Amino acid sequence: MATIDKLFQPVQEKAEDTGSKVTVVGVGQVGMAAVFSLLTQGVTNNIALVDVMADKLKGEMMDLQHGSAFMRNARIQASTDYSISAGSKLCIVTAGVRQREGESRLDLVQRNTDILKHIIPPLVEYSPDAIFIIASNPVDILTYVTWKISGLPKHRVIGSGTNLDSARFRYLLSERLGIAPTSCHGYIIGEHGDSSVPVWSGVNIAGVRLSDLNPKIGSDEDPENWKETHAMVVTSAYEVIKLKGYTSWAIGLSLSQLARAILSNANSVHAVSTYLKGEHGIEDEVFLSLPCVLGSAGVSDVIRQPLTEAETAQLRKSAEIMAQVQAGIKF
Ligand SMILES: NC(=O)C1=CN([C@@H]2O[C@H](COP(=O)(O)OP(=O)(O)OC[C@H]3O[C@@H](n4cnc5c(N)ncnc54)[C@H](O)[C@@H]3O)[C@@H](O)[C@H]2O)C=CC1
Ligand SMILES: CC(=O)C(=O)O
Repeated sequence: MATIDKLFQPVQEKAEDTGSKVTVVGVGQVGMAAVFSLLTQGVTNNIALVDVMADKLKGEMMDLQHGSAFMRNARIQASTDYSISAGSKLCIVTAGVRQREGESRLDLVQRNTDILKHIIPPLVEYSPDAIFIIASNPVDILTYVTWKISGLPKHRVIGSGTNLDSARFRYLLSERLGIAPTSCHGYIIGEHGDSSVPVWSGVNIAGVRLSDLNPKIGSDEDPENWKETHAMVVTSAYEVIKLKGYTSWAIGLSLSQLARAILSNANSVHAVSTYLKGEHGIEDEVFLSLPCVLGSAGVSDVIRQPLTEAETAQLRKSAEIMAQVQAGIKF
């Protein structure tokens, strides 16, 4: 009798489903930072990785598996074949080209659309009930592209959007105010990128709105030049890319936070890219970020955030830019 047969008295087959399987497509800098956050923060212990680079994929899988004794019984699988993703609750797409120095996110649109055409259909085939989070850039447009290609209901297709920009904003506010980022409350909405909109009218510390203390805050007439804080949010990705070649840790943590909200049915509020036609007077079918309630069904609600006229105008401008770019995409 083999050792294994001496050790075990079989009772029944083991269950495969952990209830929280997450597939991450793209094992580059963003994908692996997300996976590391998901596993080490205990958001899931069941990860499937997919990429076209078979050796890199296997290497990343093995490296993570060797760390599984330090994690919570992690199950890590990887394959270039999408069948590995079957039964996922959540699919996170980070595959695609990234900006080189001097390129904007929008410069990537057709190249990454062409990549998504190969990724989204098999993901939907193997996990028809999953929620999709898109991180590949330009994220708002590619979330729209995913919605179109997938045929999924709009509440199940989410872009990582300005959750990251909002985190950068809160960090920069915290540096200027000398308090923790978690105590600085404020949202960046609209495009993840150059036309993002800071909602200065809502920025508050313990409910004290900075716009009540400085009515010109964030405007060109603001004597304290808080506008610079938002400008730094916009330029910060370019700066990190110039310094280290890519951004990874903050987007990885952002994706992990969004995954936790969905997998734990948290109903927590995050600025993510969602279908915006009809909101704030937007007439085009575009995906842009607004604060949304996230749970196991995906986006359940968009928060009706009061915006100033200037903020609404900026958001509509973002929507126009998205619609123009979308009109040029070859599906
Ligand atoms: N939404 C956000 O806030 C952020 C988005 N990004 C975007 O994320 C994307 C990925 O960035 P990085 O990870 O730095 O790039 P990377 O070059 O390190 O990794 C991209 C990965 O995608 C894989 N890939 C390419 N085509 C594929 C296909 N057809 N199927 C499966 N996998 C495929 C590549 O083999 C590679 O492993 C870029 O578009 C980047 O701009 C980056 C940072 C933040
Ligand atoms: C690259 C990118 O989109 C970011 O770090 O914001």
